[in-house]
Amino acid sequence: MKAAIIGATGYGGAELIRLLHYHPDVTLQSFHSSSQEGESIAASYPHMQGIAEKNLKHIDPAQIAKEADVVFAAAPAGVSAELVPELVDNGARVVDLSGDFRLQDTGKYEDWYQKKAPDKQYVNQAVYGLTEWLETDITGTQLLSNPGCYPTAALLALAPLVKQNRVDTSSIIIDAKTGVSGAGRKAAAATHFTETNDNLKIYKVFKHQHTPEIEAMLEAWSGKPEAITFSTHLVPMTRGIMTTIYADAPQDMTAQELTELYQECYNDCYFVRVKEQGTYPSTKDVYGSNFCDLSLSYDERTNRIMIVSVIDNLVKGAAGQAVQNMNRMFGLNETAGLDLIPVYP
Ligand SMILES: NC(=O)C1=CN([C@@H]2O[C@H](COP(=O)(O)OP(=O)(O)OC[C@H]3O[C@@H](n4cnc5c(N)ncnc54)[C@H](OP(=O)(O)O)[C@@H]3O)[C@@H](O)[C@H]2O)C=CC1
Ligand SMILES: CC(=O)N[C@@H](CCC(=O)OP(=O)(O)O)C(=O)O
Repeated sequence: MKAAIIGATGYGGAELIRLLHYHPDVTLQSFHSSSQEGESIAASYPHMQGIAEKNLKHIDPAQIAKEADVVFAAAPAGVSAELVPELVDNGARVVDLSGDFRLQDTGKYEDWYQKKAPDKQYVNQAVYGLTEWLETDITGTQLLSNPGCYPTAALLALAPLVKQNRVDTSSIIIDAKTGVSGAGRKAAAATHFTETNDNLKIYKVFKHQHTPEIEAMLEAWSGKPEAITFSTHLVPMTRGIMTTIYADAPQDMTAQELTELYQECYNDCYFVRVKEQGTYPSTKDVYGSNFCDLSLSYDERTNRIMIVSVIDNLVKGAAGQAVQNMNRMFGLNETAGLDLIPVYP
């Protein structure tokens, strides 16, 4: 199967190259760039020299659709909105990593992303791909919208409780932290070394564009609209997301009971690992891998549940989940190309 990558020079694109290089059923067909056409990918990423070296090509959606069986779009929000419809119209099967097709409510997209929404026809066509909780068979899907990094960590942590009505959804607080690669490769003052090193920053307070994405899924699962409290912090590390989630329990429970509920729910999900009660995940446990590690606690004094989840933002939060979704779309083994032991230390 031949794969093309648009936005190959970005961090998400580079991670797709790394994962697909090891995929038993995929050949890397072409890498595309809007700014470095004709240059080798190794000029941007010397670590790929002699392994996955290819010259970057122009972005011609019709040509890409003709040559590749699957196209990964790893371009910024707003750019995908323009490119993806042309790919789809030319018959390509697309996995889009941006936020452009995640929100069925295009008014909310425009409010939170401060960009013009893509054509509604394509938004309607897109399937939201939180892989473990897909409600449809995606073997025939043409346009797959890959979830955001924070929503992946938060929703995998909340799904079992919300779906089984075991939590007061109006009380949910998601306290999230990310490594700096979450902001992509482009230079910006906020992610400059001197701004992030030896520092911890809260950002996009009550304005984070992933808020409506998380709320939409919680509403779909619980049947009622609910506003969450969601805070995001930048941590001086390269990869990783940790979400610490607090919510009120409608009735008394125990941490052991919660842990067993999650172990049962995720029993068949290779990439979600529920930790033994009393043990907690850290971002290094999943570094460079497609795993999401979770732990459950219950505070009897406050009647509050605490869930901790960790992912690698570039893998389960982006390229890894995109490959996992591709595997499902093409009827391949779900773990193909992704069965990687996390990099440690
Ligand atoms: N980083 C992360 O942890 C996550 C990222 N995402 C999403 O994945 C996508 C890629 O993110 P990431 O790789 O981090 O970002 P980067 O900024 O690292 O890379 C984005 C790439 O998009 C390309 N690009 C920029 N403008 C255009 C354009 N007008 N037309 C075509 N291509 C363009 C650029 O390549 P070139 O100049 O060569 O064309 C650039 O390398 C984004 O939508 C992001 O929101 C989602 C989840 C997590
Ligand atoms: C550190 C940092 O800036 N992280 C980004 C992650 C979001 C992202 O990658 O974009 P999508 O909206 O396409 O998912 C942020 O918080 O906006």
